[in-house]
Amino acid sequence: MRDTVVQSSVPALHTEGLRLEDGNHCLLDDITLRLCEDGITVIMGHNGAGKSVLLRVLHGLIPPSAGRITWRGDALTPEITRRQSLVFQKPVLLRRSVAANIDFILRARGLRDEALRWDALRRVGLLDMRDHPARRLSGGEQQRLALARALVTSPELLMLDEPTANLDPGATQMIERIVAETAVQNTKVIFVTHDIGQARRLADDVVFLNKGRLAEHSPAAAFFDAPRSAAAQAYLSGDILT
Ligand SMILES: Nc1ncnc2c1ncn2[C@@H]1O[C@H](COP(=O)(O)OP(=O)(O)OP(=O)(O)O)[C@@H](O)[C@H]1O
Repeated sequence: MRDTVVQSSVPALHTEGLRLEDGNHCLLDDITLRLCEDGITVIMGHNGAGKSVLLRVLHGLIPPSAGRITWRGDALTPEITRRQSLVFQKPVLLRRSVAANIDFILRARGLRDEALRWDALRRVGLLDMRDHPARRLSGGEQQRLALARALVTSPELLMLDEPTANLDPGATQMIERIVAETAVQNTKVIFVTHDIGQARRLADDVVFLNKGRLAEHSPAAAFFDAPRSAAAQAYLSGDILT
């Protein structure tokens, strides 16, 4: 756990007053975050708190109604988001082979190094399945392929939305190991999870959302030992929020 993760004066990802409205409904309200360059930021919060929509906004998939996002000091652009990856909870794979799913993203990024493709598949244990139709893989295998596809371009920022929600302990452990390795190789990681044990294993810092608002952002040890917000206290003790 790095002490600088929350206080860093030069945030890699900076959001200011981020707001997202859908009709009369406010999905994100005044989210101001400073995430440092290093480590794994875990986002937690009750169902419907806005974790997934926040990732989509951070990746430029949904334009915010108000507020600003900067990455390494620059306002978010398609050029910047191309250097970032988002892994969804339910992987969206092409109706092609495992290898072709990786090739597609390599071509889209103008990368022609064949070795990258095999390295990525080897890393997630899918090299032997390279010719299998991607959509016939099991849920866990599909998630590992989605992770390989996200990693093959060496993103500056990797965001994962509950990537192990439906996986068995072995597959979960593999994904946690790869994510932890990735975070020490110059990739900032933002990881959404409901699994408190997993958050304890992975997090350097924790962002806790409550009803679309930032309830707290704390170093992981402080968050798990003594959460400051009533919402996080209730969440960690398994209470239902009303
Ligand atoms: N594309 C969208 N357009 C409009 N509203 C949306 C959209 N996606 C999600 N929402 C709404 O935004 C709110 C937050 O949803 P979100 O999926 O971000 O929650 P979450 O914190 O990820 O929850 P969970 O833990 O259940 O996955 C919900 O009320 C949801 O219905």
